[in-house]
Amino acid sequence: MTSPPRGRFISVEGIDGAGKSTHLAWLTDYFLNKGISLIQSREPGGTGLGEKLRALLLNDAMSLETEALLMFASRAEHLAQVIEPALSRGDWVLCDRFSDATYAYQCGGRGLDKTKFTALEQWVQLRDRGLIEPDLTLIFDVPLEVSQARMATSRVLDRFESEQQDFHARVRAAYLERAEQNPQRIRVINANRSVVEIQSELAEIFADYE
Ligand SMILES: Nc1ncnc2c1ncn2[C@@H]1O[C@H](COP(=O)(O)OP(=O)(O)O)[C@@H](O)[C@H]1O
Ligand SMILES: Cc1cn([C@H]2C[C@H](O)[C@@H](COP(=O)(O)OP(=O)(O)O)O2)c(=O)[nH]c1=O
Repeated sequence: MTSPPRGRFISVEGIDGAGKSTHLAWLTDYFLNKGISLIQSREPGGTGLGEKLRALLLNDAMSLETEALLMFASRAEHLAQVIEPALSRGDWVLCDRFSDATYAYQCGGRGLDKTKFTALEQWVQLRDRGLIEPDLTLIFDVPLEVSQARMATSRVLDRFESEQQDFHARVRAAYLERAEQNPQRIRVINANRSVVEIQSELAEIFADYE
């Protein structure tokens, strides 16, 4: 019996308050309406163990090394239990953050040595055919003052969201740097527009996907 074609792996990123959750909900409906068999998941999290790690990561103080290791521990479990089985079945995976977030937050925001990031990425994501990475990553990008204003009206802030402005500025810069380094995989979406305008760009990007 031949195996089904591998599903597509799409991740969604951005600084806190950029509008990622808003667009994820819309994208999920959009793909399901196209008849695509899709799972939506998130990092840190996405498995029973990963969600426990998420609660620790978002609430408990810890060293930077521990934070990076737990992000990748959650990712290892997520890949093994959810992402790789789904893609092998031919399902698509729409993931709320993946390794680009570790690059942006832990390397960019907190100053984790990039060689340590690369070592963890290789350890957790390397397979016979190369690194498991999203086929496409969307980074929703907004100026800091916009994300801060959106966050102020929408939630109680977690350990990352309550960081200082300069932390978020470094996270944003690291996301943009990562996009420049990976132009074939990462698309930066100007999220400083109306939701409707952004949705119409998303519909254009995914018009040919089936
Ligand atoms: N393009 C936009 N224009 C105006 N408000 C927006 C836009 N995108 C999102 N918002 C609002 O900003 C707030 C934060 O959005 P959210 O999707 O939760 O961001 P994130 O998941 O990136 O932190 C919410 O109140 C949401 O309705
Ligand atoms: C996946 C990942 C997330 N994070 C952070 C970014 C976010 O602030 C937080 C996860 O929250 P987020 O995805 O923004 O969820 P919500 O929309 O519910 O607030 O974890 C990292 O620092 N490194 C990582 O590798």
